[in-house]
Amino acid sequence: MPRYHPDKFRLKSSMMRPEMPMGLIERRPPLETQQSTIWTRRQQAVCVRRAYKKYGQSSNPHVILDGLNMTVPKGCIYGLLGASGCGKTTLLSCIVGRRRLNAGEIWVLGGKPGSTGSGVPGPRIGYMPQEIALYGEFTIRETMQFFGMINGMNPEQVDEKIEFLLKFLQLPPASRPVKNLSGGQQRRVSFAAALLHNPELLILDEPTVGVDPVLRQGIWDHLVHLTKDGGTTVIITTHYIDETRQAHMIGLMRGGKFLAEESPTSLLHKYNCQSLEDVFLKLSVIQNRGKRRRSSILHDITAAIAVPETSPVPAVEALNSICDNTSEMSGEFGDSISPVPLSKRMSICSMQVNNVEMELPPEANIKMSLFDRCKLYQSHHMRALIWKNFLWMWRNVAVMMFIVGLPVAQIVLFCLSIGKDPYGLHLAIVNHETNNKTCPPTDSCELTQLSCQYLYQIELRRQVLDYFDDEESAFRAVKLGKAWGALSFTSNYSISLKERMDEGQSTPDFVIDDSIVSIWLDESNQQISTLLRRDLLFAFQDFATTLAATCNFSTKAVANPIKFNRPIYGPFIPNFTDFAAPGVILTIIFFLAVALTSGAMLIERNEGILERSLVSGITGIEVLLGHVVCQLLIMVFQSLMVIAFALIVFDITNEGDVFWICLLTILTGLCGMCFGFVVSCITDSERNATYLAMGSFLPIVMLCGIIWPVEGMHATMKSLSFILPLTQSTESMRSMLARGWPITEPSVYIGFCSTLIWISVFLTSSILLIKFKKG
Ligand SMILES: Nc1ncnc2c1ncn2[C@@H]1O[C@H](COP(=O)(O)OP(=O)(O)OP(=O)(O)O)[C@@H](O)[C@H]1O
Repeated sequence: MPRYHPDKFRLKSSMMRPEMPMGLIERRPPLETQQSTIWTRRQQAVCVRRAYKKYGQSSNPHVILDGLNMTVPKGCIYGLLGASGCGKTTLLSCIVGRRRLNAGEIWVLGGKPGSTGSGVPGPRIGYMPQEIALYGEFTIRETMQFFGMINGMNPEQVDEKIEFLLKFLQLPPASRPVKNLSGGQQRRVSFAAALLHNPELLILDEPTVGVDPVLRQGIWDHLVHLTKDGGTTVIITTHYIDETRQAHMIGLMRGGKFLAEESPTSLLHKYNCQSLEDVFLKLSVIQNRGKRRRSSILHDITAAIAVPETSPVPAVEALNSICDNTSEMSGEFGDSISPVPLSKRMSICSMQVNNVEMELPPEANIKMSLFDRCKLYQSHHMRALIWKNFLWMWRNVAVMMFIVGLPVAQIVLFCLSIGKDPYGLHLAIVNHETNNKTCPPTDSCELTQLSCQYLYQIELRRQVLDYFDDEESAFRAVKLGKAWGALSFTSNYSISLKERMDEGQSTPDFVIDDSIVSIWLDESNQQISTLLRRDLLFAFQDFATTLAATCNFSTKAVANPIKFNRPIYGPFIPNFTDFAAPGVILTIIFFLAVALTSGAMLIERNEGILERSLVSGITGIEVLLGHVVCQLLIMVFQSLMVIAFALIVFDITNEGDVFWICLLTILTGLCGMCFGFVVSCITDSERNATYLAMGSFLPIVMLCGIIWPVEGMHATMKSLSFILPLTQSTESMRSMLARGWPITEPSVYIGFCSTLIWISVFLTSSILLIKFKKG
C-alpha cells in the first residue's frame, strides 16, 4: 500500500479546514488587511520565506530568487505570474523538492519538501512540468496507467478517471499513442496525468499553452471546481496574465521578488487598473523607483558603517533606518528585500520578516516506522517502473532487437576477423640450386631437391612463393611491398646440407655457409613478421623431420638445440583469438551495458519524465533499480549468447567451468550498467555521455591487458592497470578459459572480487549523485 493515499489526505485536509469550502475569496479577511494577515501554517498549502536561489559560481552568481516570500493558502488557486526567465519554474522546482534553496525556508503541506515523512515529493502533489514529459511511444491509456500506478491507484480507479479526463479535456481515444497527438493535445494529456490522482496540491507550469480559449475556460472552471471544497490547492503559472482573474490569489514576480501577492480584484482595485497586465507594468515601475531609492539608502548606510569606532550611535540609527525602509518597501511590494547582502539583511530584518509561526503542523509529523524509513523501494513504484521499462522496450522492439543482437554480431566479427594466422603472404625466392626454376611439390629424397622440400613445407603453410632470377630483383620485390621477405638458396645447398648432416661437428665452414638459407624480411609489420618467422622455422623443423623419417638422414646437426615439449596450458601453436577472447567478451558486454543504461537514463531525464516521476515520489534509487531489473534481463541474455557463440560456434579454447565464466560475464555487464548510471548522472546530454563513454573505452581497453599483456607495460601503467575495472576480470576469465582454473585459484576469484568492488563503487556513486545533485 502506498504511504500517502490521496483520499486519506483529502479527508485530512477537509477535516482541518471546515471553514474553507466554496467562495474562498469571499471568506478571506478584507483585501486591505490580507497583506498583514498571519496565515498559520495549518492554513497554508505553501509557505516560502526569504527564499534565495542562485545559479552559477559564487564569484559570478545568477540570482533567481532574492529573499522571496510566498504564501499559498490551502484550497485556493494561486496564479504565479512573471516575465519569461524570472524564475517561476525554479521556484516551483524548489516547492516540489526538486531543487534546494541557497537560503530561506519552504513549507509545503505542513512539511519541508524532501524531508522524511513530508510526503513531498510524492502523491500529495500533482505536477505538470513545462515540457510535455511523457513517453511518446505510450498510448494515452498507458500513460495514465503509469502515473496511476506510481500514485498507488488501482486499475479500476484509473479507468474511471481516464474516461472522465478524456471527455473533459476533449482528448482523442485512449488508444492513441502520445507521439501522434498534436502539441496542444499532448499538453492536455500531461495535464490529465497531473490531475489523475486527486492530489492535494496541484502545480501546473503553463497548462494552457496551445489550448483554445474555450477549453482554456473549461480548464479554469475545473480548477475552480477542484478548489471549491478546499481540499485541493492549485499553483499555476501562465503567460496569459488576464486568465488569472479567476485565481483566488496571484503573485507577480519580477527580479527574484514578488511585486505583489494579492487577489486579482484587490490588485485591480488597489492600483486602479483595468487589466492585470497594467497592474504588473505599474508595479514594475514602482519597483524600479524603489531600487533607486534603496540604492541611495545603501550609499548612506555604507558611509555610516564605515565610521563605527568614532561614532557608533549613527551606525545603529542607520541600520534601523534601513530596516524601516525595507519594511516600508515590504508593504509596498509584498516582499522583504533590501539592498544589503542576504546574510546581513536576514539578521538585521529578521524581526520584521519572521511573522510566521515556526512550529511543525501535525500533518508533517506523519508517523513512519523504522522499517518504512529504511525501505529502499516501494513495491507499487517498482511495479510501475518495471512495467514502464518493459512497455518501452516492447514499443521499441526493433531497437531492442538490435541492442540484444549487437554483442553477438560483435563476437562473430571478432572471431571471424581477429587472431587467425595471416596466410597468402608472398615470399620472393631465389633458388640457385634449381637455376631459379619453380620446384615441383615434392618430399622425394633426391639430393638436388632438398631446397624444394623446404619450400614445399612453406607452401603447406599457405604462403605464396614467387621465383626471381637474382637477389637484387627479389629485394626489389620486397621493397615495393610485393613480398614480405626474400629467401635465397645456394647452388650446392643440398650437397652442403647432406655433408653437414653426415659430418656433424667437423663440417668445414664453407660447407656450413652453403647449407644456410638466407632470409631477408620486411619487419614493418610486427605481427606478420613474427608469424612469418614462426612459419619459416616450423617449416624447417617439419622439413628436417621428414628428411630423417623418409631419407634416413641424421638431422641432429641441423636440428634446434632447444626442444619445446607439449605445452602445460594452451595449444602447441597458440593463437591470438584465444589470447584476446576473454578481454573482448568482457569489453563487449561492459561497454554495451554502459551505452544502454546511460542512454535510457538520459532519454528519461532530458525529456523531463525522470523529473516528473521524482516529483511523484519515486526515488532515484527506485529509478535505478527499475532499470537494473529490466536491463539485467537483456544483459544476461546478451552474455549467454556471446559465450555460446564464442565457445560453441567459434570453438574458442575453454578448459574452465562454464557456470563461472557466465557469472563473471554477467557481473561485468552489471558493472557496466552501474558505470552507465554514473555516466548519466555526471553528464547532461547524450552527446557528453557518448564522449565520456568513448573517452573511457580506449584507456580501459588499452590498459586492461586485452590488446597487450599487462606484463609488457610501463611500470606506472602497470599499477594503473591493476585498479581498472576490466583488468582483473580479464585475467580471471583467461585463467578459466585457457588454464581451466577453478574459482578457488586467487587469480580467478580476485577477478570476481574486483568486479564486485567496482559494482559497489559505481552504484554508491550514482546513488549519491542522484541524491545530492539537485540544483
Ligand atoms: N540549471 C540552471 N542553470 C543555470 N541557470 C538556470 C538553470 N535553470 C534555469 N536557469 C536560469 O534561471 C532563470 C529562471 O529560469 P526559470 O526557468 O525558472 O524561468 P521561468 O520564469 O520559469 O521562465 P519561463 O516563463 O520562460 O518558463 C533563467 O534565466 C534561466 O536561464
